[in-house]
Amino acid sequence: IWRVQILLLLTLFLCVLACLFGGLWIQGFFRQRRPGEPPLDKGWIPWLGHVLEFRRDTAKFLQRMTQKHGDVFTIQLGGFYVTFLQDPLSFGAFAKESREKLNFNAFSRQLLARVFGYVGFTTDHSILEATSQKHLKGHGLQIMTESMMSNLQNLMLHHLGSCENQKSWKEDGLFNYCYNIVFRAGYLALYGNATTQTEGDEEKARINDRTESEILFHEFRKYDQLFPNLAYGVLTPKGRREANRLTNENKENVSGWIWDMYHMRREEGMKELMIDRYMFVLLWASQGNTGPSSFWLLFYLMKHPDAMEAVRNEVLKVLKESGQEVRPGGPLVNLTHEMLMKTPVLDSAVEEVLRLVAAPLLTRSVLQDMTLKMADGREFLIRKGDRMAVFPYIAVHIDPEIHPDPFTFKYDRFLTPEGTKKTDFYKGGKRVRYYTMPWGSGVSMCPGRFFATNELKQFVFLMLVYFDFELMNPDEKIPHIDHQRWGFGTMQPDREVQFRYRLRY
Ligand code: HEM
Repeated sequence: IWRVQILLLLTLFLCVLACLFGGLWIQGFFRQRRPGEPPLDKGWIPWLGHVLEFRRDTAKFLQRMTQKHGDVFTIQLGGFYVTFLQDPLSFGAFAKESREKLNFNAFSRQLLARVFGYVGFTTDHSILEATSQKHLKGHGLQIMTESMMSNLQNLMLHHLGSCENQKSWKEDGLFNYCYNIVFRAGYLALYGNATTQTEGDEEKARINDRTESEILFHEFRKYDQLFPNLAYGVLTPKGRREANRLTNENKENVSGWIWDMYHMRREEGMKELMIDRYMFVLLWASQGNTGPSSFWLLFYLMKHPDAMEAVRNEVLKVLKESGQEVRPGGPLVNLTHEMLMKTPVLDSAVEEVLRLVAAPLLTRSVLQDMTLKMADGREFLIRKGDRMAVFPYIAVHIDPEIHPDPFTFKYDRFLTPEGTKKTDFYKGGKRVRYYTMPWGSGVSMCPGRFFATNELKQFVFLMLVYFDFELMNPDEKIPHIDHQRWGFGTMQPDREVQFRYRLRY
């Protein structure tokens, strides 16, 4: 009998060993670099690989890896093997590769399911593309921009001329102020205003918009602060409950962009709860970056009086040319879509700010074994099942060869001597086509980029025209970037900056 027992135990032991071995095999534990593949760095923790260091400070970690391995390398990150491409001259190979090989949807579906609990249709991305084409470009963009302006006016100028105003200085945190205004105006422009039942109700509706958007902003910020942890799947259960509660908020009176996306899903039979979750995805994608960007824009302008002066002069010139004038008791001035096309200096300042603070991590799933062809002729084999990623912030945004003195804000960096948009940037004597990538690139390139740029410009315009504003401490140091957020778009500062503002009229 004991022989049978030993045999059984041995069989059991072998089975456990086989399962363990199989499991480790599947997780890529025994993976070795094959000839023709990029350098492989698995890190010393099984399965997790380098994920902890990567999460702690993505930029610093990738800089270290680039120094160690060169501009292409594969690292293990939380069960995935990710090949990073850090040569900007070869970015075309990433951005333009076919969807059959490098696929964004597969990656984004996984992310949306984990972070937002959203499980969508396979047609989701084509719906997004079609709707964005219609509403975030051309005539649709014009309508959205007009709506943004009237919402900004409601939020920023409702005290104008009232005795409440008294033109006294108000002190606030600059980050909070900018994020609050731009978030709320953007939200109202996309998700619609309160309805007016009868004539004369307009003022009530405007008050309603102000109050409700304020509540939403505070709820949104709770989620926003949770986000980096959500994306990497390490959120506490309490945090997840809170996030779910917020994604279930109901919205009414939506804009064309949101309306179409909502109704197409309804027509396809998607459950209401799931649509609500998608509506929250769109809220996050559309409002999570523009507010923080507006903070940096205003902050850098305040720190660089020459830039502020140049932008102010341009704004006043455009205003004058449009035949508008700011005067006490006069009609509100408006920065129309047409006027927005005539501001190369402000455009350059916006691009420069995004170069400094937008740091997305662009990721694709590798659906087929493929060869990565570099600009200098090198070739690398990439395995099916892996991921590929590009982190343009260190590869281009702060490369001193492409952008000399990269940590200094130069408002005219993207201007030619003739005052038009500059697009010529070089590395090693070769022209760099992807000289900044705040909006990502290729299939997943931000569909809201034109609207976002308009929002930023409109906000700065109203600040310059209607307000005096200054930093409480003129020697204020530039805040550090909050390292937790690398990879998600616009970075947030690690601390608040105090400023004061007052209405001029
Ligand atoms: C300064 C502001 C903004 C920045 C820096 C920004 C940046 C980005 C980036 C880098 C991506 C691509 C992510 C990737 O490839 O994985 C993205 C995607 C996206 N953005 Fe923006 N964005 C901004 C504002 C907006 C606005 C205002 C909207 C909508 C009106 C918007 C809607 C979206 C959507 C829907 C996606 C997902 C695209 C897809 O799945 O293909 N964004 N954004």
